[in-house]
Amino acid sequence: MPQPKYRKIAVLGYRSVGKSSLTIQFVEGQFVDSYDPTIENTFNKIVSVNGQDFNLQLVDTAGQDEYSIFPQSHSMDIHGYVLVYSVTSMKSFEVVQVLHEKLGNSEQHTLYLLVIKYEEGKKLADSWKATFMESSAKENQTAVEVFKRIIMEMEKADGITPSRDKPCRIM
Ligand SMILES: Nc1nc2c(ncn2[C@@H]2O[C@H](COP(=O)(O)OP(=O)(O)OP(=O)(O)O)[C@@H](O)[C@H]2O)c(=O)[nH]1
Repeated sequence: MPQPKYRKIAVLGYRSVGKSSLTIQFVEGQFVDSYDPTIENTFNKIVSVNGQDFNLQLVDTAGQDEYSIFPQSHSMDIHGYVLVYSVTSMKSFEVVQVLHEKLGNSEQHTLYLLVIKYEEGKKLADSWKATFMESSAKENQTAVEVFKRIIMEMEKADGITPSRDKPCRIM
């Protein structure tokens, strides 16, 4: 069995869009109904994808708006980003676009749009050459699929950029 690969993933987005709920659904398999604003939480989980174990470190970040200063720590040592917006919030859809700009625009980066109007989200993801996924933090399966998919996309990007100096990005 090969050694587990360490991968660090940051979950970013506007306030109250479900970043913590999605992360906790993936890590603990439960849906958190209450709302407790996050400052920053880190979770660890080992997950197996295509026979390879991954030692994941997930950084559940504080909600940001278009005026937030993008923390330097969110652009260092990160292998992938999950950018989250809510289907019920146009504002949160705008904020992921601002975050995408702040993260840069390399074609190596993979962006996932979560929980939004399908056609609009798909169109934006396509324009970023990103994979589009819909997910609900109420469903364990779709939450797990999001994180497994980002792992696979990071693996693909690793094949292209072995130095890993160009991280994948998830939205
Ligand atoms: N119906 C539904 N509610 C959700 C979903 N995800 C999160 N929520 C609810 O939305 C609220 C906010 O969720 P959080 O996960 O705390 O949001 P957050 O993005 O981490 O919030 P900040 O820490 O402020 O950035 C909570 O009451 C959740 O129960 C979802 O997929 N479906």
